[in-house]
Amino acid sequence: MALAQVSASLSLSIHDVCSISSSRTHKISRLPVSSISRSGSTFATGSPLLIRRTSHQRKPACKATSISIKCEQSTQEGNSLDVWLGRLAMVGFAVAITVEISTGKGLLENFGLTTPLPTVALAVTALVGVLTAIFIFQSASKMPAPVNGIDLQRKGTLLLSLCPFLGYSGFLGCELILEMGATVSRFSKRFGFLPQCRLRILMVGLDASGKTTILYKLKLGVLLKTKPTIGFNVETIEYKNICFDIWDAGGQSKIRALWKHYFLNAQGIIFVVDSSDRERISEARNELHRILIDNELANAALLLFANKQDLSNAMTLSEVADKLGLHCLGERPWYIVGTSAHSGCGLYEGLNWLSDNISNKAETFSYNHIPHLFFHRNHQKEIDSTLIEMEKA
Ligand SMILES: Nc1nc2c(ncn2[C@@H]2O[C@H](COP(=O)(O)OP(=O)(O)OP(=O)(O)O)[C@@H](O)[C@H]2O)c(=O)[nH]1
Ligand SMILES: [Mg+2]
Repeated sequence: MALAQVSASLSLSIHDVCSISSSRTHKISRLPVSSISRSGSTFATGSPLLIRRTSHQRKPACKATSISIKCEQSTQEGNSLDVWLGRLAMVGFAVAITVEISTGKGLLENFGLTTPLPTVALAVTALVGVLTAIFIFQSASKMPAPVNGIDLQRKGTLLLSLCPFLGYSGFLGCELILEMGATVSRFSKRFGFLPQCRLRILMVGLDASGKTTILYKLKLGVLLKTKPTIGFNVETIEYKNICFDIWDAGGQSKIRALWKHYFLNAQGIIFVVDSSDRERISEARNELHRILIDNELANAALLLFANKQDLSNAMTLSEVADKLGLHCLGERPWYIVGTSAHSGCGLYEGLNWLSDNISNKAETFSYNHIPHLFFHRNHQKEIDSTLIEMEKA
């Protein structure tokens, strides 16, 4: 972005402007145009700023009107270094803009240097704009009343000379603002400020297996006293730069028929088993295999939480895996982890596995929580009537 060029040129231009504002005055006489000598201006455009009488000129006969003009830009009297630095600055700007427009890259970028941080660049651009405005106004307010158009010409020269600075600053600013969104987003994602993607996860299992307790342990980090879920709970859990939208469906036998309405777009399934409930482990197995044959879950990764591992009578992981028939699941990716919703043990290990094993993670996969995006319209009636029946019971 040629930012260095901007800063360098700016300091030079400000120096020039400062020197213009300092008040060195010369008394000159009104002379015929032919009798005044011109010297080069710092800038290529505008009128000559120095008007002085040469030594060999004689005073005219008519009475001279004395006017005061600030004039510093002289190759003879002033600092010639200023003049050359000013020219250099102008050429630098011209080169920077030309390179940027023709190549689509800034000067620094062309030399293999990375673009500076957008905030730094924007701050520098803003500083350029503010300083330029201050110097223009200061210069204009200190100017004497125009005489013979000379001061107007000087003002014009000043403004013309500042145009490239203003133009380039604006150009750079706009470019940076446009780029900033994408850059900030990239930086944020890299450093973990923004979630990279959303995953839709369906959590099912028999009633009282601990699904709702798990959900709120993950979400709030505390152990909540729960009631049997009628319908579903949904919460977004942000972990490792990923938003897990976890849908916890009630597990009572009458509600299980409704699970299928939550399958749409689910990228992962968490099946929760009460490891201490030996009596109902085969029922859990049947429910698990029933949902896995559904086409809508064909690509979903399967995570099993062998929950309540804190209880002394809990089955071991391999026992749960055997009794659930996990080894005959074919090619579907699955993982079993022992958990305790009370202590939180094992829960994040499960989320880690999910994030690593969901293949269709879209970087900007987004949707909202409006249920109709996930339910077929005609299913909503079935859900409503079942839940109303359950509430009445
Ligand atoms: N000891 C122990 N108890 C647990 C654990 N997880 C859940 N519980 C208890 O099990 C009971 C049922 O928990 P819920 O989270 O409501 O179960 P659920 O799976 O949501 O039940 P439904 O909503 O009916 O499907 C509660 O009393 C919990 O405190 C655990 O890891 N260890
Ligand atoms: Mg529940």
